[in-house]
Amino acid sequence: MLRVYLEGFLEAAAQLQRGFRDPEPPGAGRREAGLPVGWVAASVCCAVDHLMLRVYLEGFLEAAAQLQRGFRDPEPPELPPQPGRVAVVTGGTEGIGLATARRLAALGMHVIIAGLDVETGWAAVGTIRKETLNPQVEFMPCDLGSMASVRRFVARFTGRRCPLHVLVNNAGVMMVPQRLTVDGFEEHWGVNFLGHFLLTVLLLDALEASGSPGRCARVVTLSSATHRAASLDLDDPQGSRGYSAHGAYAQSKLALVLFSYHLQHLLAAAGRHVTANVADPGVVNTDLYRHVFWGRGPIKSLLGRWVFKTPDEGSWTSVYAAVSPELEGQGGRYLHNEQETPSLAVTYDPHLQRRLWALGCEMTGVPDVTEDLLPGASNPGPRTSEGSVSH
Ligand SMILES: NC(=O)c1ccc[n+]([C@@H]2O[C@H](COP(=O)([O-])OP(=O)(O)OC[C@H]3O[C@@H](n4cnc5c(N)ncnc54)[C@H](O)[C@@H]3O)[C@@H](O)[C@H]2O)c1
Repeated sequence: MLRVYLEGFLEAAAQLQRGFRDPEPPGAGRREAGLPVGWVAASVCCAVDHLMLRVYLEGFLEAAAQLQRGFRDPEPPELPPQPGRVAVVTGGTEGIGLATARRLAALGMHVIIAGLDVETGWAAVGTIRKETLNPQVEFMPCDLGSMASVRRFVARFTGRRCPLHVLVNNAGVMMVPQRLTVDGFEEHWGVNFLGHFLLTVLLLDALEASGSPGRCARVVTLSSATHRAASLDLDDPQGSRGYSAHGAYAQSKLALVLFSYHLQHLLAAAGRHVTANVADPGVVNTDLYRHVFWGRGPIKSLLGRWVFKTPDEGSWTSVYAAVSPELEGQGGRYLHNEQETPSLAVTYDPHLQRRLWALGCEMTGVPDVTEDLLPGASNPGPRTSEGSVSH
């Protein structure tokens, strides 16, 4: 009985979500008359914080789907051992990142945790070494909110002449109050997007040198269902005209999907043995919710074990993307529950991907190689994109 009600409830909730996207009937140019759910939803959203509601709706739907998934008692993906392979996991000191580092270490990988806090970082290393009996786990400081720190990390890493087979862009901040990184960027944009953008671009040589035909190196970047609620404002990506913590987080996660797809296009065009995919962990019980009003409160404690994944479950998709043989040579995918899932339609827009990439290069001070690798993509000209993208 519970499952039947849950299915009905999920369908109704999905329709509400669909209403936000303002769907058209097949073959019709105009919407039918009546009182569409989308109109009602949009009106409610105008009256409150539009972005906040959309972000919560996406999270809520995801949590409801997980409750349903919990009934099926899913198993972690079975993956082959990875001896001799090296992974860097950003934010591997806590939450999903720690669980990811632990699983990769358990598969025999040499894991380097790139993180903020030295003490927490080495504590995580100690725990993982003890649990997995793998001594090849280490910590290297890297503050993604500081371009100088990212560059120092890469210089230290490349100075060791160590191969790099997997980069997991996991670290993140969510719904923080409006504040700036040391470089003066809005924190979601600076840490979640620009920090990972620069780190990835600077590590590409190491990844390319370590990938081989039939055994590509891999870049795995974490996004979130909330990317579907986002709008990307390329003219004002840091919200200087009006800040919404919910909008800023969702926008950074949308940017990471576009970034990952464009990276895949560049890698394929250059014939590199490196792939780039996106991992969506679902709704996971971690401290990421520390800035959400109900995040640490009774609702999370009460419902956490039912609707949230554990950090270990939350790591399954990242680890699958990092090492699964099924994904050998496959890039440009949005993975959720270890399966390819469509991301927001606008993420597939190559013009938008190109413009975001150019902005990332400009803001982080790295050369843009798109023109050389994807001729014709360099000057897309004006184009109206689907979704809530502002140009
Ligand atoms: N928890 C969820 O429900 C959920 C849902 C969707 C996506 N995600 C994504 O999963 C990833 C991991 O989140 P989590 O839930 O484990 O959160 P968490 O707060 O437990 O971990 C975040 C990690 O990022 C690190 N970090 C934060 N700022 C940093 C900086 N400036 N430099 C380097 N590291 C920094 C933290 O130290 C921490 O290790 C994030 O990218 C998040 O957006 C999480």
